[in-house]
Amino acid sequence: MAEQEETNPWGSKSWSYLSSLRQQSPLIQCITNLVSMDLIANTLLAAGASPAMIHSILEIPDFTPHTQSVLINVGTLTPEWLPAMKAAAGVANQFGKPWVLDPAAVGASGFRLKACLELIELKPTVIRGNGSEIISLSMASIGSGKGADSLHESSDALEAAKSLAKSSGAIVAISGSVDFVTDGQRVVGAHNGLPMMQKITASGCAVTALIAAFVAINPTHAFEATASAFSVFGLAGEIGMGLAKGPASLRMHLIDSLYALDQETVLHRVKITSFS
Ligand SMILES: Nc1ncnc2c1ncn2[C@@H]1O[C@H](COP(=O)(O)OP(=O)(O)OP(=O)(O)O)[C@@H](O)[C@H]1O
Ligand SMILES: Cc1ncsc1CCO
Ligand SMILES: [Mg+2]
Repeated sequence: MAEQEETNPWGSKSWSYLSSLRQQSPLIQCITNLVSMDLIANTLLAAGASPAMIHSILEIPDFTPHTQSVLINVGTLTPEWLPAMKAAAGVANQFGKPWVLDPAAVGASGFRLKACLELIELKPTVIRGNGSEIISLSMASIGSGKGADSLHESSDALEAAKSLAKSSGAIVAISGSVDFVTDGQRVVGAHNGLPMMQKITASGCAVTALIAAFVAINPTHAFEATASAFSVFGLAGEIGMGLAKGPASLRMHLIDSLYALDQETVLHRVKITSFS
């Protein structure tokens, strides 16, 4: 174990987050898009967390104070949902709970961009998007993506991510072939995962939910929690692909592999490196 910690400190860090998640089973409130609800709930359950898709503004004052973290994802945003998102972020702040923003398809419209910029004013702990989404947010401009899909490599968005992290105070995370995490100064890259994961709709939304769960375990170390969540999710995909025939069975085997991940596999196969 001591040797492992020396050779792969991120492996032991990631295992510590995952095993704590399984022991503590934090309650994660998810206000998310209509496409992602099932995959997010199942991903969180398989990882050991307790998801609740509670999004009515009428329920937030009673419910949000009892959660360990809040996920807000704007993938199918309408004007009716935005006040509930803002209210949940506000209650999370008031009660000292972390909250995580997924700016899904933020470049699709001015409405969505304005909503995300207003949400960022409410101080998310982490913002996770694909390359195009992080570029849109950082430049406050629309049109950089292709709906929910990215037109950019994650590395194309690295400078945008650093600048967004500095201006917002959030940890910024970019998914892609390498998943990057930055606080504006430090940058690490998580190398686990495989391209087929892009063919599972809402796999990005699911990794953001896992980030929310890992951040719930240690809100003061959101940078480490985010990088670990990326690698653990990617590793579950790699192992799942061993049994999968395509995107639909990968979705199933990824969830099964996340549920079954053991210490040795995490210690040996998590790959996170420093880029700063
Ligand atoms: N080329 C790649 N190689 C390895 N893993 C990848 C690759 N592209 C994406 N992934 C992984 O797939 C998952 C989803 O990332 P992606 O960038 O597709 O998110 P997204 O566009 O927000 O997805 P969605 O909108 O469908 O939720 C992440 O876990 C990411 O690490
Ligand atoms: C396909 C799609 N459209 C809006 S949200 C979403 C799920 C992935 O973000
Ligand atoms: Mg995608």
